Amino acid sequence: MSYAMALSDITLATRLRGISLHLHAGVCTHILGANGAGKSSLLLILAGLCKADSGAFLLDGKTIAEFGLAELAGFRGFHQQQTHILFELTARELFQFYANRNAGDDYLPAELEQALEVSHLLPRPLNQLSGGEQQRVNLCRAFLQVWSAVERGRAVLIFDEPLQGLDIRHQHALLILCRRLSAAGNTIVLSCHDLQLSAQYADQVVLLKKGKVVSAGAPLSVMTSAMLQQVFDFPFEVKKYQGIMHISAGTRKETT
Ligand SMILES: Nc1ncnc2c1ncn2[C@@H]1O[C@H](COP(=O)(O)OP(=O)(O)OP(=O)(O)O)[C@@H](O)[C@H]1O
Repeated sequence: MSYAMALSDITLATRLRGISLHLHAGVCTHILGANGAGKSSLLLILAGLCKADSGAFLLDGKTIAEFGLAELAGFRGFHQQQTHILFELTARELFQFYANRNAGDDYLPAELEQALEVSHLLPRPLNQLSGGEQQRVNLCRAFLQVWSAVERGRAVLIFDEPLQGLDIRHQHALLILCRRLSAAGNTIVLSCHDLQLSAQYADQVVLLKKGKVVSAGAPLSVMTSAMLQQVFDFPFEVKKYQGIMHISAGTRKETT
């Protein structure tokens, strides 16, 4: 089982205000909220890449400073929003920095290839890939960095808007992969703007508004129409049948 994360009264300038959360090991958590709500800021704190002004962040009861650099690099993967690679590298050259040295040439774990479909992109220069292809390569890089920990169910994976630019098939494939890996013990936290997909695939959602947690818990209990309206200042209709949630946003006037 991977690492549990505990935030206690975290404040970061005007970006995060009094955030207290417990993210259990082996759970896939989706962070939801409007633009500027503080999702990326919270993920930076969870990745240990940004220090809070006050409050405490503990990974399995330890502060980030108590882990060694190599130890962290071995189990903590981070995917940043809108990563642009400035060097003229091919996907194969990028992966050479991260892939398992004991594996053969062009080794890509089957689960990663199944979800992200990057093997045909290996010889291509990254700056010639489409936005969605670049996103898939970057996500693959984040997984590869910690893949041996992922296989042991000991990784912490933090993804800022991983669905950005992905087509619908790859969106579902990635979220299915995240669910499978968290069920195997890995701790996964990601931000998302697609409420329907989060309702379908998150174990837990955290609703943020103006730097504060408004609600957190299982999608079925937290993602009510009233709660979503409060968080996004927008009308929602949430229907549930046979345990499946259907979320529609806005109001639609039928025209004849
Ligand atoms: N480095 C920074 N310094 C100061 N303020 C920042 C910084 N980065 C972001 N902010 C501000 O902090 C608030 C939260 O930003 P953040 O990027 O965490 O939001 P977000 O929920 O991820 O938004 P989005 O959905 O648009 O990506 C915003 O008001 C933003 O303008």
